[in-house]
Amino acid sequence: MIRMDTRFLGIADLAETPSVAVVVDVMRAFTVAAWAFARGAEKIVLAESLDDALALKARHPDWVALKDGPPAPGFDTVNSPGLLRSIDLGGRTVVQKTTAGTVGALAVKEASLVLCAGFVVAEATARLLRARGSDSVTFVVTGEDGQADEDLACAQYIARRVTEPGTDAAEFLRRGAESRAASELAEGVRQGVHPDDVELCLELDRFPFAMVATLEGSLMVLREQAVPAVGSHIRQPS
Ligand SMILES: O=C(O)[C@H](CS(=O)(=O)O)OP(=O)(O)O
Ligand SMILES: [Mg+2]
Repeated sequence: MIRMDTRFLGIADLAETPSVAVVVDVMRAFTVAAWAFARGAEKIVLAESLDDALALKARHPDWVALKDGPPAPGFDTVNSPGLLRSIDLGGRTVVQKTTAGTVGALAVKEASLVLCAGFVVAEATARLLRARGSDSVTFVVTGEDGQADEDLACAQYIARRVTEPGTDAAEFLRRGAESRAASELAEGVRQGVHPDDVELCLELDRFPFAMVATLEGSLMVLREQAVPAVGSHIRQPS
């Protein structure tokens, strides 16, 4: 049986750089990132701040800048999978800045492996961890100071799938559906929202790839990574 030591930490609890980190943001940063790749994006630059995102956009006018919250001058779109899924991003570079997800990834940028994940890439993420034989993994629960239950549920599900591939997702998805984030998105508390966002964030294994973030020069860059799907239930692209 595979053994893997796991820690589940909020961003502020990261006392030291982990070797392997899985940064989880179900609602909505890494669901959005996965959709950006599905819509053809070549890479996603995770911006340190809104000002940095705008400066990158000014230097590269062809890049697509997005932020969470309401639309804002200088940004092309918002952090919504429902809105992003109808945008053609073929070959484009996306710059993403959000409150939780991108901050969490940047907090572990020195780790030797950084995966960014949500339910939409859960199995591919678990399979990549399994293939690498990672014996110690830190899951960064990005929302609500590490308490966001949609992120914690997804992190726990991925961890379980690594060591127990038959683990059923239903209970973990239920927690996501009943999370505070899901309510806030459904009730219009959060801005820059499409009515399908919650449903899209809870689509298990919608995509067959994992997402790996690495430092490229001074930038933290997220790229999709294909994961062999032998004998899996991962949905293949149609
Ligand atoms: O866009 C989101 O849903 C959130 C915004 S906030 O945390 O509710 O302000 O950002 P994310 O970083 O994707 O969790
Ligand atoms: Mg979130």
